[in-house]
Order: sequence, then structure tokens, then C-alpha cells
Amino acid sequence: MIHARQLSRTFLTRRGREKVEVNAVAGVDLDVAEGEIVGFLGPNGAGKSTTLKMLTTLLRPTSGTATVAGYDVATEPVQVRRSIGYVSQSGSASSEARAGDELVDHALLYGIDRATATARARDLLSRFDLDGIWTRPGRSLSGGQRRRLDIAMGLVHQPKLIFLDEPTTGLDPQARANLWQHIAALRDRLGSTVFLTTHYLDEADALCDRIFVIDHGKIIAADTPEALKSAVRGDLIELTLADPDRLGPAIERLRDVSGAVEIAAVETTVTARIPKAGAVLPGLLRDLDADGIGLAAVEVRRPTLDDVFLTLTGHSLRDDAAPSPELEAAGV
Ligand SMILES: Nc1ncnc2c1ncn2[C@@H]1O[C@H](COP(=O)(O)OP(=O)(O)OP(=O)(O)O)[C@@H](O)[C@H]1O
Repeated sequence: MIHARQLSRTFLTRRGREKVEVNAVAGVDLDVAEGEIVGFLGPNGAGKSTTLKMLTTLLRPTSGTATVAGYDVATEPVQVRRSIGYVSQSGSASSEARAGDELVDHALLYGIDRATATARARDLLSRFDLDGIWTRPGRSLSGGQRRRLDIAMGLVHQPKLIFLDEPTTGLDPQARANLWQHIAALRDRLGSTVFLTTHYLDEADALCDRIFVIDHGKIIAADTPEALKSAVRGDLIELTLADPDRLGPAIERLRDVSGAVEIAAVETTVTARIPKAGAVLPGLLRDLDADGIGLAAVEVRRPTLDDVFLTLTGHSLRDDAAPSPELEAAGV
């Protein structure tokens, strides 16, 4: 469905008096098969939107090639646009028009006759749980309803491939989870291919068959969420000591555990990565007890995509990405 080779885009920008080149996308190779839900994951400024704009023909590559739905983005842009749906970060639903009319007008733009357009609009509204909003103006809809209407607009000409640029940014946790279900249904019920960008790790993990991790304009990893996570060396084990004076002996005990790496201590907590930590834990707890090292808490955590990002890049995705809505809602 999508094949890109060495796709690149450079921008010239001013820094003070100087003109500087920004390599927004620097030699991206990617292949996406029909029916896949693929996520483009990276921090702010990594090059996600620029890549998406090149694949949807909104921006010309500086160099490299890409075919989308069988057409070349540089030489066959009209055919590419007819074959895809694209939902931008800001969406396209206007605030004054009635939701149903917007969908119909959008379909008419693609040369679809009014009767077919009306039938499709009804079907799409129902599929996205938007029954009853036909006569309502966009401005009266909730954030989640508007995003679903945006996606419905991207689907009205029945593309087999849809691009979603940060589809859930700005939504509350419930509306995000609801939208994930609708996106998954596009593939499960219609066989659509979905290419989405996100800087939310939980979103990529929950939704995507495959993830391309992008940083500084380059793809640094491409695999299933599970395979990416298994590349991190072991589970994270976290021991909070009852007595901070016992930190030294606790570290020594962890050093004795076979395969333990990244052993670190912060205040009263000792952490380490240990392969199959669940199996090792009972013996470790017995040994700590025998040494008289009391514990206030024990936690074992499977690797997350954030650990993957940290392992790959040496910096956390969260350092520069927007906080997840859950954290924002919690006031963190
Ligand atoms: N029109 C432009 N002119 C100059 N620089 C640009 C332009 N568009 C993007 N850039 C730069 O290119 C780099 C990649 O930007 P891009 O918007 O593709 O990142 P992104 O991963 O989509 O980020 P975000 O998550 O914030 O949307 C950034 O350094 C950005 O400042």
C-alpha cells in the first residue's frame, strides 16, 4: 500500500540573520501492507507530519521516492489523492455547517452523486455513533464527536487507505479509547489500511500492528509493539527498602542475580532490569529476607514502549512530547 525509499525533506529557515537547513525528514524507507494499522511514533519535531504530508502529496519531497496505493506521489498526485483519506491534526469539519450537509458536500467534491452521497453520509454517521447529529453545526459537537466526524469525512469516498495525523490529540481519556475502537473497526470491518502519527505510547501500543519509531527525521526502529518491547533487556524490578542504610547490601544481592543489568539506586529505591523477573523474584525476596533487608514495596513492570525509545535513543519520548491526557487530567 505504501512504499517509500530514502524519502527526504529539507526546509530552509532563518535563525537570526542566517539561513539554516533543517533536515525534517532524512532518508525514510517504509513499507506498509494492505490491512495494516501502522503507527508513526516520535517526539515533537521528529518529522512525523512532514512525512505524512509527503505521502499525501501535500508537500513535495526534496529527494527520494514514494508510491501510495500504487501511485507515485511526485508524478501521479491526483490519483494518490483520489485513493486515500487524510485527516489533518486540525481536522476539516467547519464549525457553522450542519454535520450531515458537510459530509454530503465532501462526497460531492469527489464527483459522487447526491443520492449516493446522502446514503453514505447516513451510514458513516451511524458507524461512528453519530446518529442524530445530522442537523447540528460542528461547533455544537464535543471534541470526540468532531474528531469522529473528521474521520467520517476522510472516508466518504471509500478510500482503502486512510492517514490520520495525531487523531486523538486534545481528547479526554474516554473519548480517546472510544476513537481507538472506531479506528480498529475500520480495519476489522472494512479491511482499510490505516497510517497514523502519534506521540502517545499507549496509543501506538493499543492500536498498531506495527510501529515505526522516528527521531530527528530518521526511522530508528520498525516492528510490532511486542517485538520492540522484547528488545529491551528484561523486566524492570523496583525494590523500596524499609531502611535506607541497607542500600549497599541490597545492590550486592541484585548483582548476584543472573542477567541483572542497569542496577541503580535512588534514595530508598533500588532498580534493575532482569530477564523474566517474575520467576527470579521469590528467590531474591528469600535472600533479601535472610540478609535482614526489609522491604517497604516491590514492583515488577514489563518493558513499555517508552523503555524502547529510551534504549534506542538514550532519551525519553516524554522529555519533549506532550504529556498524555491521563497525566494532564491528573494534573501532572
Ligand atoms: N514549513 C516548515 N519550515 C521550516 N521548518 C519546518 C517546517 N515544517 C516543519 N519544520 C521543521 O521540521 C522538523 C519536523 O517537523 P514535523 O512537524 O514534521 O514534526 P512532527 O514529528 O510532526 O512534530 P509534532 O509532533 O510536533 O507535530 C521540525 O524541526 C520542524 O520545526
